[in-house]
Amino acid sequence: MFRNALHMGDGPGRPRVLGGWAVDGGGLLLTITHDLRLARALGGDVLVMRDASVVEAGPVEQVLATPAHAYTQRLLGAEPSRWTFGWMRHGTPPVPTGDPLVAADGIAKSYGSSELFRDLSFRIHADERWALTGPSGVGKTTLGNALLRLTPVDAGTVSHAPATRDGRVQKLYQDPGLSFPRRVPLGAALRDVVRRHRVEEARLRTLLDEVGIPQDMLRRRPGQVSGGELQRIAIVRAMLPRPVLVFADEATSRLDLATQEVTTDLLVRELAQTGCALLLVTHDDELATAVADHRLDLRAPAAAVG
Ligand SMILES: Nc1ncnc2c1ncn2[C@@H]1O[C@H](COP(=O)(O)OP(=O)(O)OP(=O)(O)O)[C@@H](O)[C@H]1O
Repeated sequence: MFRNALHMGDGPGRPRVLGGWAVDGGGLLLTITHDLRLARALGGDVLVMRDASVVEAGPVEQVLATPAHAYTQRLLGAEPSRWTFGWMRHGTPPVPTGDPLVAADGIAKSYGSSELFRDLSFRIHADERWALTGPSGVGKTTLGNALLRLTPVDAGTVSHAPATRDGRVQKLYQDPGLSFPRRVPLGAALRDVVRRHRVEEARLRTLLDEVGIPQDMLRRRPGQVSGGELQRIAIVRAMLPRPVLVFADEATSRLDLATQEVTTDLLVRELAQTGCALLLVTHDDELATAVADHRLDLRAPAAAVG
């Protein structure tokens, strides 16, 4: 865990949005975050924590520029801008082949008087990786759900190829705990998917090995494993039916940077093996750049497709 304690008044130009109200009266702002860029922007003092202990503390500029502890160095090395995975394409997307898996034509969505997007058209093909980016509340999840046909659109059409049928479009949630039954052991939840999709048992064992989850952990319930472990188990569950498209809705945003790096690597490696397409919702431009071939940025007044 990463904690940032700071006095907002201790230097010119500090971002004031987050805690200006707290410090204008001489107060203290304590921020708990995984986001090193936020910590840098806020300044002040930083405490780096692991296993309920502070492993390193000091002025944020010093600690994050010249970290002394191996764990702080590991966190800094895990920022997406520093990743060097074999599956990274560095802006060279695959040439689309075949019909699109998802085709959106002129889609629009509003809630009340709030228009989220309008006249959006694009295609998602096999093996492509799309990032939906933009600030909180701009409509990323709504657009992703519209593309999965979980949310109806007000205008336009969303078409799915036959290859997407029979559970071959899977969604990963920000909070995987919400997508597992609370009282059911994880093994029973996974075996249910194995049965329903007629997946061979060996595939379950292989996937669990690949994501580093020991079989005996599956005796536990969702509340008895860590967030990172549960997200890895959710990835296994999503990959079991051999999906053609995975929608990852902020699926790593609650994980620390090191766990985010491992989890994203696992996910994208699995997808790359089978040519499964990815639709990634994220606030994190660095993550989007590292993972995606195409970006749809909803923060622009007319959403930009790239
Ligand atoms: N069912 C709904 N009814 C009314 N308004 C909704 C509904 N679902 C979402 N909204 C609103 O639509 C806007 C977009 O929500 P959405 O969850 O798509 O944004 P987001 O970009 O994914 O946000 P975040 O990054 O915070 O998860 C928000 O203002 C939200 O309050």
